[in-house]
Amino acid sequence: MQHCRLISQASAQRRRLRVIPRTQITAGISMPVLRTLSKVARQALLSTPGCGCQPLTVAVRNISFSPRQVTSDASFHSVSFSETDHPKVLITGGLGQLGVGLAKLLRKRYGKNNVILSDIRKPPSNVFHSGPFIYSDILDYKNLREIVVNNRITWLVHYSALLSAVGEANVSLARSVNITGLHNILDIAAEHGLRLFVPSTIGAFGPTSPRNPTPDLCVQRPRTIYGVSKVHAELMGEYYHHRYGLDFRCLRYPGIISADSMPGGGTTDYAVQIFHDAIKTGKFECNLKPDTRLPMMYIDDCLRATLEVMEAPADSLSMRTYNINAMSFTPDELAQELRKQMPELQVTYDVDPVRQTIADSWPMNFDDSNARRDWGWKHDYDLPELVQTMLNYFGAETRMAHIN
Ligand SMILES: NC(=O)c1ccc[n+]([C@@H]2O[C@H](COP(=O)([O-])OP(=O)(O)OC[C@H]3O[C@@H](n4cnc5c(N)ncnc54)[C@H](O)[C@@H]3O)[C@@H](O)[C@H]2O)c1
Ligand SMILES: C[C@@H](O)[C@H](N)C(=O)O
Repeated sequence: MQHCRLISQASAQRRRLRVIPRTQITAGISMPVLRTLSKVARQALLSTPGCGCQPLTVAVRNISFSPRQVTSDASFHSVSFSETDHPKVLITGGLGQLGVGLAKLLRKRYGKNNVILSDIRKPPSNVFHSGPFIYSDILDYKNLREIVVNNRITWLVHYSALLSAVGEANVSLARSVNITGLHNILDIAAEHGLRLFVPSTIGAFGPTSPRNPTPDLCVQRPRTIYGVSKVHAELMGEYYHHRYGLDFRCLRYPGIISADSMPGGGTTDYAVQIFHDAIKTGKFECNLKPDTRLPMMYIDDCLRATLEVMEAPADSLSMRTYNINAMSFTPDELAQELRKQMPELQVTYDVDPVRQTIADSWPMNFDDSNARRDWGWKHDYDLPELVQTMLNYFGAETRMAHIN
């Protein structure tokens, strides 16, 4: 307990509050002036391809050079908020493993009504009653745009995706959600001057990438549709940043471990399932080999990293896509750590060839030194703290169930 308290005190100190930079302001500029700016911008862009110069890209993004070929007469009322205002956040795919936790964290910080969760699924009642929820299919571009406009959204966290194992089982749906959906998100974000967060993953690397450790910049030739779509997202986001000035921010998450939400069909899911099965039955059948090493992170670290990179001043970001890491372990090492508190735990192995092939192509250790240097990333949870925290959660849950 003392140890846990020290960790949370240290992390509280680390969570320095940062001032949210002002978004681009174009309100108040008349249409003729905007048109002239557009013309100048077009010429400048044509003569200097890839120029990410801010004043020009604001004009470009909001009128005729919009990525969706919006006509020059279209009038976008770009959202402006002062430094004392909070961002208005939309989270897509918010009912998965990560979205509800992120909404909780952001609502604590920016106010309940400033964070809207969205998904295509029906929310459980506790989620529905905990703050704004809205139906949003990221494949429906007009509906997305309506939500952004009507709610004066300023930040978009794009969580919708099909994960690695589910993606291999349904390639065409994964291609559509992960790639076509991303195109919609990028265009909406660019047109409305949003700050956009899109998570990438250790799965954006492949068998020809250096695996131990994997740096930010290296060969990326993933062999899953999930990985291919995430490399595409990284590159498209960075392209829109340089081309249109989109405030794109991206973290490559490791496998995320959470107690109160279930993973959505990935290769790292075993590291969550083991806790549920261990508590319920004292047994666990693992679908990866015992020595499969993968980077992992406790959900609180992942969500805090997301908040921190979203709040980081733009000039502290030397890149737009960062690896983040906390720990790396194998199923056998996780089982050994659990056995320190549950000596009776029995783990057997029934390897799933699809997941094993994916895991064997992914990083074993992640080099996140750039995130640590640029915006002060630091994880709180190593393997022992992770296991203790998960068991504490399930212990408390069981006690509550007995009381009720
Ligand atoms: N959980 C992890 O271990 C992990 C690791 C690395 C990266 N990520 C990334 O983080 C993001 C969130 O991950 P997660 O674990 O919460 O995913 P998840 O699979 O649990 O949830 C994804 C959500 O997307 C929704 N969705 C699917 N199609 C949609 C559509 N057409 N429109 C709107 N929503 C749709 C689903 O209903 C689901 O609720 C994903 O982009 C994922 O790639 C997650
Ligand atoms: C690693 C991550 O992207 C996800 N948990 C998966 O396994 O697919």
